[in-house]
Amino acid sequence: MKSIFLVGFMGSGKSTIGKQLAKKLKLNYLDTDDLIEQTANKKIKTIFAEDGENVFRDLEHQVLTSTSDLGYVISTGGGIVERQENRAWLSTKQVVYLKTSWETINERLQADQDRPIWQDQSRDKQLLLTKRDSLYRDIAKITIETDNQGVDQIVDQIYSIFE
Ligand SMILES: Nc1ncnc2c1ncn2[C@@H]1O[C@H](COP(=O)(O)OP(=O)(O)O)[C@@H](O)[C@H]1O
Ligand SMILES: O=C(O)C1=C[C@@H](OP(=O)(O)O)[C@@H](O)[C@H](O)C1
Ligand SMILES: [Mg+2]
Repeated sequence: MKSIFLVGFMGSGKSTIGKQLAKKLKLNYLDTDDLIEQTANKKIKTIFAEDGENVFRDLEHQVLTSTSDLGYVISTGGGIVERQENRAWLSTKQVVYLKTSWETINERLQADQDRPIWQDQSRDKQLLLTKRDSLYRDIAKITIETDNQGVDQIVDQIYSIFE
């Protein structure tokens, strides 16, 4: 089966859903954030703090374009659409957008300590969601609304499209 790439904002559930979906579809699982941490041998927040966002984005591009188009569920990071090269690359793939409202994202990420962009008080995250929403929609073949839906329900919904 062609690989499924999950995109969406921070807190949309890409990593949580991706893992369970891969299990259910009997596919391999990858998360670009995990691959970046393995490649750099550092946590994401340390890469941002020590090297900056641009270095993180370079690594993100490198690991994304090294993934296989067959046999995987691949969870991406919310900022994967920041680079035009990534959007062009993903637009030829089987991309599922997990669409989530600003209110829901706030609830889910209330206690988050690990997402440097979420923690950055100088950035307008609501505006970022609005901007990225149209980029996710441009590259996605399928959009799934995740508000008011549990993880199992969302996994079942995507599973029923691809089984
Ligand atoms: N459908 C859902 N309903 C409730 N909580 C969810 C749902 N999807 C994800 N979460 C929770 O939201 C947080 C962020 O999920 P995560 O999978 O890390 O998102 P992402 O990888 O898109 O940033 C986690 O605490 C996760 O348990
Ligand atoms: O939105 C972003 O720019 C980011 C999202 C994160 O992934 P999640 O979407 O899995 O939180 C991670 O890649 C990094 O902190 C940057
Ligand atoms: Mg994630």
